[in-house]
Amino acid sequence: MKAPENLFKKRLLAGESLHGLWLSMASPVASEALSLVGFDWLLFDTEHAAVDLAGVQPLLQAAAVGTAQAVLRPAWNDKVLIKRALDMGAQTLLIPFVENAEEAAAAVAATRYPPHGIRGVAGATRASRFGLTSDYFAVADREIAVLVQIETTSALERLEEIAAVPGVDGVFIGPSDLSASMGFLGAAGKQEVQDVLKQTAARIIAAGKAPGILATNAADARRYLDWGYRFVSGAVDLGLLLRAAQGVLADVKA
Ligand SMILES: O=C(O)C(=O)C[C@H](O)[C@@H](O)CO
Repeated sequence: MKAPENLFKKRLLAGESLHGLWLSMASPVASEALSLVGFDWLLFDTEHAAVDLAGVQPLLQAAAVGTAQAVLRPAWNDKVLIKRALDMGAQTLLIPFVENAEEAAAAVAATRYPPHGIRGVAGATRASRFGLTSDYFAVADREIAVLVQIETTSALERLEEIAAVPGVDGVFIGPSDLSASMGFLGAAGKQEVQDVLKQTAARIIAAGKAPGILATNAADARRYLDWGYRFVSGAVDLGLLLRAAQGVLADVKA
């Protein structure tokens, strides 16, 4: 049996735009159902969601049923959290709060086996199909995608040096944290923030890496895609549920 190919990485590096959905409910049922909708990727958040790593493996198993590739955000840029996420079979990681090239390089090193990095070696993990694959150790490094998240104005100043780190496949912007860092907490839609988001996409592209971003609705997602962002989350699961529920309540009461 061959180790799984990382289709997210393959398609991103081939220049495709990949449409995603941000999941924070940590529900295996939602994960399975939403993976069948046709999205290219689903983001599983463990930074701000009420889930620890033991709850992540069922989410990945559920997502594998459909078309969507799993992207996992560890709670922090931490070599142990990264190692455990990789062992569970996550091949694409979104690393939060990367401030400089050293932190980006540390994130990449945490995903690579020696001599290229410091990832610990385990034989029978979900990543290697429980040891049944013949080539996992040979291809593991190549099949892992590292997306680094820039969340502050100081990181933005160092964007080019962060993007230049070998092994960084994409640079992701979290509009909430970036707008807060710019002094506009809770106001990512403000023109000053939107102008920066537009310029940032161009800078990431000029640096030779794929830009990604979180949108919470389709109109924002389309605008970001127009600006050049190539892995864009079009909504958040909880937001979708609440908007639909509010709509039903309003319709029923009308
Ligand atoms: O800054 C952001 O935007 C993010 O990092 C996403 C947030 O954590 C949150 O809005 C996800 O639900």
